[in-house]
Amino acid sequence: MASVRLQGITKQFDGNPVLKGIDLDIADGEFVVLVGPSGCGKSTLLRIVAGLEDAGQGSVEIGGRECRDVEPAKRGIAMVFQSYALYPHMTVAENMGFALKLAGQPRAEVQARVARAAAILQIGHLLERRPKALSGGQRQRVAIGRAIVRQPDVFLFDEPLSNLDAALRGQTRVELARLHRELGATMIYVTHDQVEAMTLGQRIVVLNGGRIEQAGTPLELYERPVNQFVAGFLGSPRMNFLPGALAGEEGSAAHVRLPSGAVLRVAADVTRAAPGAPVTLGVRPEHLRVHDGVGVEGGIPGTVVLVEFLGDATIVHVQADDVPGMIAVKYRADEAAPEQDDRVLLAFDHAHGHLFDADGAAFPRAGLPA
Ligand SMILES: Nc1ncnc2c1ncn2[C@@H]1O[C@H](COP(=O)(O)OP(=O)(O)OP(=O)(O)O)[C@@H](O)[C@H]1O
Repeated sequence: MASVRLQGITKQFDGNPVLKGIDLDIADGEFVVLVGPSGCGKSTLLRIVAGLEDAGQGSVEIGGRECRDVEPAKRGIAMVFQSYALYPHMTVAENMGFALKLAGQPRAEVQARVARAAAILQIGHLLERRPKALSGGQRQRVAIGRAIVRQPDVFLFDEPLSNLDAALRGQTRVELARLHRELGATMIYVTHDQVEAMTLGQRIVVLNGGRIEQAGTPLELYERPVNQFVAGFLGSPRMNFLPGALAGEEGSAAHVRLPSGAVLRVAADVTRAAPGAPVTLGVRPEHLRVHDGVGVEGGIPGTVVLVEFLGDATIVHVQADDVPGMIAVKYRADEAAPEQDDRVLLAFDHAHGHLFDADGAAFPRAGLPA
């Protein structure tokens, strides 16, 4: 197994910068997920680690060894792609053992490793089938098995589950987490699915426009996003953002005035900002609740325009007075939710509010351990 160290990685395609200086240390045995919007450079970064793409500048170290001049096959990595890329004329066993056979491994060793990987992935009964006789999920397991038999130091996954339906994606996600525990291997996993990122990653790296916005545990990113981009990227429905202005401080809480005139308390340290500075208030849908008594100061007044019942949760969409866009409020299925056309006043515990400056940088959240 091996650590991976990326330093100052840049990449341009046809003069367009795609990666703008990536520094990232991945520990031996760590499961790191790279997430970000389409086109932010996730796959390019993974392909640079694999050696399938040259970095413009910077260095890639795998297991302490600089890999710039090391060809992909000698880097100790195995990559699993979104398209399974199985050989159609070979059986499952032949597909899984092919790389070992090419490398001149003895037949018995190849068979033993294929059998072991098939047992881990529970595909032992499929070994003699050809890919066309397999379901999408089974093909993806064969592709993962092909990586396992090579006993790489580092596994690289490029959106491996995106061709599977929702149920199978959930199941395969659980299997991947188990696989990581069993093999203890270093894994780097690219996805744009935030549920995969939150559930699989020991650490999540959020990329945007070729830069790292933030890297941290799922909880750190969720509770302490460093900026508005990360805050809005993780969470479903996403965090609500409301424009406002600083209207003073009281102890460890900031006061924010909304366009409606309401003044809300948020646990944030705003000592670096000037009074009256424009800010954006962020509150997650699960932290908002409706309070009775329209007209009460300190709430967000609005009207319910849509109620979505999702089975395990209910999402209430509120048009806030004087605020463009809709505010989402998330209720558990066993809670009573307001109904369409209700006039409501939304409130939240001030400890759950986030505050961002005009550039989108988060103010430190007061009351949370540093
Ligand atoms: N071989 C190439 N030639 C030219 N441009 C490329 C090449 N590969 C990638 N790009 C461009 O680089 C940018 C980053 O691509 P990349 O595939 O790394 O993004 P991504 O974050 O993985 O996106 P997605 O989630 O859509 O797969 C995109 O604008 C893409 O069009």
